[in-house]
Amino acid sequence: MSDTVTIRLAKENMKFSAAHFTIFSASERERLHGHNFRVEVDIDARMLGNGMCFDYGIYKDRVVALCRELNEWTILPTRSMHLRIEEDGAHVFASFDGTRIPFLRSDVLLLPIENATLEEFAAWFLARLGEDRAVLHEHRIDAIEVRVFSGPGQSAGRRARFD
Ligand SMILES: Nc1nc2c(c(=O)[nH]1)N=C([C@H](O)[C@H](O)COP(=O)(O)OP(=O)(O)OP(=O)(O)O)CN2
Repeated sequence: MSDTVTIRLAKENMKFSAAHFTIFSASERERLHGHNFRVEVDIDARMLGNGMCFDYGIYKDRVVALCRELNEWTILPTRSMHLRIEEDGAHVFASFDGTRIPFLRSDVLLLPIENATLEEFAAWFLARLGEDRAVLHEHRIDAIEVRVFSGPGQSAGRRARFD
């Protein structure tokens, strides 16, 4: 029998509510709207004896904490090729296709992603979960896949292997 296992974490509290708009091109975007996003994480790891792999409780807490970081914000991408972000005191201005869109700085979360999409949110979670390679090695974790849902039946997943 293989000595690897996939732990799936898809707890009810792995969720965040946020506003966003997807940018499709230099001239097409959605209006600002929101979702109750959900997050699921699959972690491939090696069995450590004693009939178990690493204690997945560590990652339950970590995923919920990351969800809290994104909760109740308007999320703007700072790496978009079509959106220019300017911070000006109490405001953030997002310039798109000749229009300067104002936001309150206190309502905005600027994320280092290319677009406020499911696939980029999934990549953000994956980067945060995979940032400490020593911990991944300690827990004998070989791969992580993060799937972000904007609603039932609609999600994007990103996967990384850690050799
Ligand atoms: N590749 C991607 N394409 C699209 C994304 C995305 O993240 N990646 N996102 C959107 C929209 O933001 C999103 O689909 C808007 O939600 P919408 O589906 O319109 O509304 P609901 O979630 O309520 O779903 P319904 O089908 O309307 O019930 C588009 N493309």
